[in-house]
Amino acid sequence: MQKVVAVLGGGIGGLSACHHLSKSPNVSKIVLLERSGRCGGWLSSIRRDDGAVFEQGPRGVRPAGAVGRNTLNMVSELGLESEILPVTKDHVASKNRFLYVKGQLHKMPSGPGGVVRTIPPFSRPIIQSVLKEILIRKGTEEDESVHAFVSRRLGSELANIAIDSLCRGVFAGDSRQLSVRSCFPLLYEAERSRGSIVLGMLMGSGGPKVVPSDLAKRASTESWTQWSLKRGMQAFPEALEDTLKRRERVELHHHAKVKSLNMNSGGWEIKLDDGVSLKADHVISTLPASGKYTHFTVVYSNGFGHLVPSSEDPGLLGVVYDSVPFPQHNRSGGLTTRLTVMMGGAWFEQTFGHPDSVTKQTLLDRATQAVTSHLGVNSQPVWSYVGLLKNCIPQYHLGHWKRLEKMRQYISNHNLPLTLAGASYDGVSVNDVIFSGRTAAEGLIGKT
Ligand SMILES: Cc1cc2nc3c(=O)[nH]c(=O)nc-3n(C[C@H](O)[C@H](O)[C@H](O)COP(=O)(O)OP(=O)(O)OC[C@H]3O[C@@H](n4cnc5c(N)ncnc54)[C@H](O)[C@@H]3O)c2cc1C
Ligand SMILES: C=Cc1c2[nH]c(c1C)Cc1[nH]c(c(CCC(=O)O)c1C)Cc1[nH]c(c(C)c1CCC(=O)O)Cc1[nH]c(c(C)c1C=C)C2
Repeated sequence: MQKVVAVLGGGIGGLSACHHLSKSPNVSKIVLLERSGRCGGWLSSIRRDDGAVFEQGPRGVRPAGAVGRNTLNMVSELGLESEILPVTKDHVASKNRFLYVKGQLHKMPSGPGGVVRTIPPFSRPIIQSVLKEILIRKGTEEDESVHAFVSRRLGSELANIAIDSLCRGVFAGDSRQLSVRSCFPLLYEAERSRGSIVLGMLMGSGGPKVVPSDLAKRASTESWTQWSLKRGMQAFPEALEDTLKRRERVELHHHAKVKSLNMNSGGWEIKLDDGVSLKADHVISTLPASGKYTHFTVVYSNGFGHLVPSSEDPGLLGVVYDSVPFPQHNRSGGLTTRLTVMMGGAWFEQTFGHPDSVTKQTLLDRATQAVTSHLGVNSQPVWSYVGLLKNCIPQYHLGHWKRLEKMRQYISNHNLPLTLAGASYDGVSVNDVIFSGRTAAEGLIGKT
């Protein structure tokens, strides 16, 4: 039987679900409901008249793994190949990542040489912790904080500096509260199945299979570490939206804020904020779920960037050197340095107070001060923009997996025609979210 499917939320997760649904003849109508005046959610790029592009959300996507290939396959389907800006393994942005510890920048160890020698800020070679890890007994907890897991298996120094910073650089979150099972499922599974992270990584894991497109094969042959698009990441949802608009069975609604969902004998009744109500046989929700999120501030003013462990400065997460991986996003003519200072995250309120009461000037001053003290840059920015991103990255705290299991069990026990997708559930990266949209669609229509 043909179905009417409503997709709630027009972020990259909702668009991905629509894209896959629109391939099936068994769906008679797809209705996308987006609260704001544009689709794309956090994929949002500021395009200035002088040609410069500044990302508000993600600035690069990783091509690796099944989910990375899946995204590149979609890029190909949308005809965006000529727009791709790849960054390869030998680029300085891939080789040079830094940690800011005790007032100094330290290059993160990389390659075999980087792990066998003692490289500050670490007090011993990383290989020592890695070799010992193989002998550490398996944990027995159903879940554990990322910090506790890494301290137990690799020692407290790697947990306090490297993993603390990594969690800030991916989740803007606190490794002492984030769940290892949900944030780093591969590490958790490696310990469970092989008894060791190192052995698990060496032996590899199953995971989903995705047949690579020519573009995904190119990414692998040319050893890309990340990619963006010439007109910024926002060009991706724009292309998806344009393609969907051309499909007869797809209806895209902007300024359509979903207020309530009710199930009755005729299916779902979806009420919007403006009083309009719609009917659907199935709902895929990619709306941000209620729960823990971080508030985040980005201030724009050789290498990828640097991260700051929470022990050094809790409210200052890191600085991205945007003009290094993507000089194509610089303004036309003249040299430019584009930087993004990332602040707040799980430490926002303790550092700046309530997000509604902090002034943009306070945030700009704090960011400028960090650029001066960390990088020795004394000149004032030519242009700056302060973005306060409220509730932007969902925080998968301890027990996240159990809450998810309960929700999905409830949906299944009550035969609710409802699927949950998007960043609130099974991974926050662009790749994970796109894959979750695909999985949600395929759960309804079968493999596409
Ligand atoms: C600053 C920042 C940097 C990031 N950097 C990276 C990176 O470098 N690499 C990477 O892979 N990932 C990165 N991410 C993560 C990634 O961008 C997001 O997790 C992903 O874009 C989330 O997509 P989504 O569709 O799940 O949610 P969203 O983008 O939040 O989309 C949800 C949509 O639902 C709409 N909506 C909300 N409520 C309603 C309602 N009631 N009715 C109708 N519509 C509603 C919203 O307007 C929004 O458009 C970053 C995120 C941020 C914030
Ligand atoms: C300082 C804060 C943040 C920076 N980027 C993000 C935050 C919160 C958001 C983000 N960055 C990455 C992802 C996930 C991508 C994925 O899993 O595919 C998200 C949601 C990528 C990333 N950024 C850093 C690392 C180590 C990763 C993991 C993947 C990879 O190795 O590329 C480090 C990093 N992030 C930021 C800086 C300044 C920095 C390090 C030098 C900014």
